[in-house]
Amino acid sequence: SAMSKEQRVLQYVQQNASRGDPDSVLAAVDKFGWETEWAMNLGDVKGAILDRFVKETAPQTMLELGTYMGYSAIRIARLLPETAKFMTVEFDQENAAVAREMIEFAGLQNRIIQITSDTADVIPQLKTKYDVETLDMVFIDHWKDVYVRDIKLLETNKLLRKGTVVVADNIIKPGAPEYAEYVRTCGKYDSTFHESRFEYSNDDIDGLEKSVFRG
Ligand SMILES: O=c1[nH]cnc2c(O)cc(-c3ccc(F)cc3)c(-c3ccc(F)cc3)c12
Ligand SMILES: [Mg+2]
Repeated sequence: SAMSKEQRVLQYVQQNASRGDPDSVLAAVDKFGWETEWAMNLGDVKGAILDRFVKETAPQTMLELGTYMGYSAIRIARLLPETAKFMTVEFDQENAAVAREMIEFAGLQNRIIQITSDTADVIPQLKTKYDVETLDMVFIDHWKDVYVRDIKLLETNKLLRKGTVVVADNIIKPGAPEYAEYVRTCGKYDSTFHESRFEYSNDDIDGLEKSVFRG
């Protein structure tokens, strides 16, 4: 059967990037996104903002909700020390399979714990099954309608501590208004909006919300 868009991106990476070189993998995905086929990767413009947050936070324990094809997982893992524990969760089996190959091509499979499951099932298991105490940083980029559900699950499962940094994509496009409202008004976070551009677009606005848990 014909290749999916995600498989076409993976093939482009395998044929145009250098194995074991994460930056060349990111550059190939971004080139494909700008020049050939749009895809919902975080992308280079918002990616640079996330890079800054990851460098500033230097997390030892990191969680990503929404792996998709692995672009932001590679983006994050390339900045983490070998000793860091980084889990990424993807619900869609086909996307997870593409991500696994993309992450392997980048040579980061030893730095990323890839979980294929519903985040609502994984979050309550992080302490017991994945030996997590608390999270230093979280990146939310899966489905806007469950952002609030999942950040509340992180709270009730005692996975956040004073200073945990929670970053969320797509605050403007497609928008996560209930999430933005929650983190900005619930009193548990110091939250800031970082305006940027939608992935692989010169015109559309989007942005990341950065919310620091007050503990
Ligand atoms: O779902 C997403 N998860 C994680 N990141 C996303 C992203 O960065 C962008 C989009 C997006 C796609 C097309 C568009 F016109 C506007 C926004 C989506 C998304 C939203 C609703 C959809 F129905 C399907 C995709 C996601
Ligand atoms: Mg996104």
